[in-house]
Amino acid sequence: MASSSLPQPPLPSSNLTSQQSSSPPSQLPIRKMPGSYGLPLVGPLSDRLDYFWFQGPDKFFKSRSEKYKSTVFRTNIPPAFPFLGNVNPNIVAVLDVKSFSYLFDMDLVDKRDVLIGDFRPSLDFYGGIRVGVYLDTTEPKHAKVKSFTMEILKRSSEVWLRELLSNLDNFWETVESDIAKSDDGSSYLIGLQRCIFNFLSIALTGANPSASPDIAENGWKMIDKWLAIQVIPTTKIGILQPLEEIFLHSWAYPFFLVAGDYQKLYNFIDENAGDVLRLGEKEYGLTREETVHNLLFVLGFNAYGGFSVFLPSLIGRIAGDSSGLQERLRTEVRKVCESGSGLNFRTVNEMELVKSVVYETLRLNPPVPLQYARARNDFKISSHDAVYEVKKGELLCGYQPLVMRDANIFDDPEEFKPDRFVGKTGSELLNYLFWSNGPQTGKPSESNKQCAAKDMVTITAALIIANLFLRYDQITGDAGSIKTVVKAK
Ligand code: HEM
Repeated sequence: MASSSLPQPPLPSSNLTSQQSSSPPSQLPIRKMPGSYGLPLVGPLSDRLDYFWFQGPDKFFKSRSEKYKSTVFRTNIPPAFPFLGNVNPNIVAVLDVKSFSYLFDMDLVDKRDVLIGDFRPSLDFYGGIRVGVYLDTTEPKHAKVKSFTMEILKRSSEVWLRELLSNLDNFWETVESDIAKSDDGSSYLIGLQRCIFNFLSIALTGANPSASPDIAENGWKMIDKWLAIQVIPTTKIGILQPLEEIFLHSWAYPFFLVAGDYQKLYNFIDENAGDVLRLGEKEYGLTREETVHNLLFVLGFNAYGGFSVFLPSLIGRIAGDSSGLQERLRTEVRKVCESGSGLNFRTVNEMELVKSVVYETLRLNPPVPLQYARARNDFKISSHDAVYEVKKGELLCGYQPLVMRDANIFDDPEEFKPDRFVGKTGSELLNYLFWSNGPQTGKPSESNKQCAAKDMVTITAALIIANLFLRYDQITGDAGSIKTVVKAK
């Protein structure tokens, strides 16, 4: 079994050194790092076309890894030439669990401005402020913003549950009424985004969208546009090549296209998030502007963006299953809720299978597929079978969808195994579940860059599944639509 020969679990970054993260590099052969950046301009352009057009991200990384017989190698990643000439596309790809975990070692790597690679959208998108996610742990403001965010999450837990469940009620009612009207079922993505936006806005910031008819109706759309305009140069859309290459991946889109919407969102938070704003200013020493822009980033990019990608894959995985998983989930959920006090954080935590399904979905569909970090100094990085030298300033890039299919760690890595994370052996595998930019057993803190909501995200997803099986006996559908629902008898 793969997990019997696991390397030592990577520890949360502050405790981790490259030597501790795995077997000592000295036991492994030192290899010259394979790969190349190619000729100037031509190399980055050809890699860009492979990444977005001829191969797509999965094949891009997989084919190079096979060619170089290594999970660590040098290559380019878009955006690049011609109009993004100020962006350096050179990266060191890290594609196995062991080399990827160096991204969490804050002694070795710097996370300044590398959220989506060497390309950082204009600061105009955030009111001219480098918000927390772009700050390295050596920058004092990172600690302030991170602890402010974790405090909001802690304070919100009661509201979180109430708002989640009431917004889910609205969501499922809309799905049911769509199904009643159309034989094609319900295309639920818009309803889901509305639900996520409403719930997160109240839970994280205290600002209730119903205070502003425009935000209640269009807030989620405004955030979609703000997000899309920022990340277009790095995102494969897969609609129509070569038009996508020419018009979407060749230059950065300017902020003014969404400036009006961003101002409306800013005003909405500024006018309606009083308690949370006071907390940021009084307890964490942030200015009001910094507090609002950081809140908007956490709400819009981290939370709304993350859940908008993750939840359709979770709902689709369950709705599309015909292996009997729904019946097993339903039995577990109802057994726990009937013997406990209904659905809440404590009871959902007892649902082993539900939680394992959440983890397994995050393993196979990590919502944030790419993670970056820059070498603070020269150091040696280990894969499972060799050691390579990384130079100061090089940008490491981990592609999670391949890393989370590392056959040295996960048995039958391509297969969706609902019970993978159940029991003692299963829970040990949480050491290697990295969707949150750290192990699932790690602890987000001021001194690392792990997702502040690592636990809240998984527990929220588990609550959504549990709520579904209290409401329905069965559902059918996929990641974009629900075809049928059978109400609980
Ligand atoms: C499914 C939902 C989510 C996913 C997939 C997700 C994923 C991530 C990832 C991968 C990172 C690390 C980015 C990097 O530096 O490379 C991150 C950071 C972060 N996330 Fe999440 N996240 C989610 C939800 C949330 C929520 C609900 C919050 C609300 C508080 C949140 C707050 C943050 C913050 C503040 C950071 C920056 C941490 C730091 O600067 O140290 N995330 N998230």
